[in-house]
Amino acid sequence: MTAPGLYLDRVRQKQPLVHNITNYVTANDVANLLLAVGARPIMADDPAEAAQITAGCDALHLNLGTLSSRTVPSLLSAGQAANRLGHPVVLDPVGVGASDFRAKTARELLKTVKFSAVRGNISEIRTLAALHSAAHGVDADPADAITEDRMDAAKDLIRSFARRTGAVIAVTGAVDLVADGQRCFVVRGGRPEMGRVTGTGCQLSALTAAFLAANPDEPLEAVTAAVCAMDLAGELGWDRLAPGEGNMAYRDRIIDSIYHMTGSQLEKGARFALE
Ligand SMILES: Nc1ncnc2c1ncn2[C@@H]1O[C@H](COP(=O)(O)OP(=O)(O)O)[C@@H](O)[C@H]1O
Ligand SMILES: Cc1ncsc1CCOP(=O)(O)O
Ligand SMILES: [Mg+2]
Repeated sequence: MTAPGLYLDRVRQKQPLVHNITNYVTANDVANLLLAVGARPIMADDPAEAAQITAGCDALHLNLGTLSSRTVPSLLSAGQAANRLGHPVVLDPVGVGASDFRAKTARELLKTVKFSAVRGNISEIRTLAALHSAAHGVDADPADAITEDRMDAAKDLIRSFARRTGAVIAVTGAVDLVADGQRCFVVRGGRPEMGRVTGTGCQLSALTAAFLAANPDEPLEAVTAAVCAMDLAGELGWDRLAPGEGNMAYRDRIIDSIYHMTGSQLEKGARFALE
């Protein structure tokens, strides 16, 4: 990748409209993060309108965070409509290992919708790739963590999952891996404290959809640039916290850091390598 800043600048120029079928925990933060990057959010999850809403948008983010039987038809119809129109579609398989319902829905989505990218933590991606994970909630299980000695195995896993699905796969955590079937970017950045703010993963998935809409010809680079931007926002936001502030102020500082981030700042602050 030559210039992650350029991918951010293109988001600001295009101002993509991103349709989110997402969870009620973090929906407002996802909307504000999209506004911060210069994109435009819309949340709409009723089966009566999901496909039509998507048709008027530039990208679609499907998030399983508070999955309900009512919205499964919406996920499917919006995903298929976006495919017909050639819009990028991002899957965030929140807590996919926590219930059979989530796992079954995620598998049905992967079978019937062509995703441009799948973004999740390592436990979620392991579950989707049909490996074992002990995670029962929405956060990664520490036992799944990608340590240096497990890096090669993790890269092989996501590359083969990428080949199988045709999607760019982004696994985030202390180290982030972003791969298509051949290449894998390793992104080092962010802050461990980002795990204490609910919604940083959901925000990154929506940001990924915006970056893909603005950079349709280079999906691997677009997703990597989105990951770099979120990581850098986590670092800048942390530096901007005042003494005594906690995770809610940190949430706001992360979103504000995206709001103020320039292409050249991302260019300087992004830490990624093709490994
Ligand atoms: N231990 C960590 N160190 C640095 N950055 C982290 C850490 N954990 C998460 N992040 C960052 O937080 C953001 C959300 O990722 P993650 O916590 O993996 O998603 P999720 O909330 O879906 O589990 C990403 O930008 C990721 O790189
Ligand atoms: C806590 C919680 N429960 C269902 S969705 C959700 C938010 C998950 O957000 P993220 O994966 O971005 O931390
Ligand atoms: Mg998540």
